[in-house]
Amino acid sequence: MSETGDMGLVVVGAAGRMGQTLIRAIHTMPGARVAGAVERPGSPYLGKDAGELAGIGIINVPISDDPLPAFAKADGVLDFTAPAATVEFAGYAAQARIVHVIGTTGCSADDNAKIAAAARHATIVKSGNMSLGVNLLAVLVEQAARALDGDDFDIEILEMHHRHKVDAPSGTALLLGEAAAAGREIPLAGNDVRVRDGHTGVRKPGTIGFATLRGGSVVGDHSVVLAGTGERITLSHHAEDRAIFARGAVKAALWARAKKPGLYSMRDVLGLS
Ligand SMILES: NC(=O)C1=CN([C@@H]2O[C@H](COP(=O)(O)OP(=O)(O)OC[C@H]3O[C@@H](n4cnc5c(N)ncnc54)[C@H](OP(=O)(O)O)[C@@H]3O)[C@@H](O)[C@H]2O)C=CC1
Ligand SMILES: O=C(O)C1=N[C@H](C(=O)O)C[C@H](O)C1
Repeated sequence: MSETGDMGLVVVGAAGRMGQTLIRAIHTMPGARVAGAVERPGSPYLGKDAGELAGIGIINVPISDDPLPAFAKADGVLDFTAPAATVEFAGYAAQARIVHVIGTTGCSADDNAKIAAAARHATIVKSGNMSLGVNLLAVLVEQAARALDGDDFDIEILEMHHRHKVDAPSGTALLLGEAAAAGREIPLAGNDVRVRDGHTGVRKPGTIGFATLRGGSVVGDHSVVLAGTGERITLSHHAEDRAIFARGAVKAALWARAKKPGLYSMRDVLGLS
């Protein structure tokens, strides 16, 4: 627990693209402080100061490969790592009964079931995108999908990310697909078309299509196209800086501190549910 009243946050994956952005965000946002920084055993960053690595100068938080003592003296964890690591961290957050903010994407149904089980004791906020803009976009997509009939308007979701991204479709594309499916009052599973190749036949009415682009340093671009006969609506979001995700994650942690254990979304945090 914090001695200052500020929420003590452990950043796991502290040397990663998001990890370093999170360290900088915590440093500038009131009400939170960096309580720990974790990387995997064998990481070349172990022992280095998390603040110095993130470019804000020494903050006296060395990067460790041992999450348990770090979690034991913290109020929350910010986790943008990888699915297997996130499942493990959710178990530790449940043991410590603290907040766990999960931005990691590419989790399987089995991973999500384990995270949901951990949420019996941890207060978990999980979202494929922590930005205000994308979560507002999801609300607009749901409204548009509800207003425009599935027989008249086809929904296609297009995303582009940097060359280092390992999962597809992006967590955000799936979040937007879920919003479109909710608007249409259908499940996304079974109505999604994730890949097209070769002789696909004509488009099946009511399906939700995905297209993935990878290249360069693109932070994250998403467009939802509602294509009718003779007209087309495109709803888009362009992330220009990872700071939007990091600020959203810190905001989620501060919000979750006062909440009971459970599994929450960024829409809950932002009051958009
Ligand atoms: N929800 C949202 O708003 C956003 C979500 N993301 C998601 O966040 C995740 C991370 O993205 P990004 O920062 O670009 O990726 P990076 O690869 O740059 O960072 C991930 C970091 O986590 C570390 N890590 C992996 N496994 C462990 C472990 N077991 N213990 C400790 N550290 C570990 C990695 O170490 P190593 O390199 O040694 O494997 C790496 O330093 C992705 O799933 C991405 O899609 C990204 C941006 C926004
Ligand atoms: O890997 C990334 O970089 C991002 N991942 C998230 C996703 O999968 O949607 C969020 C953001 O678009 C950046």
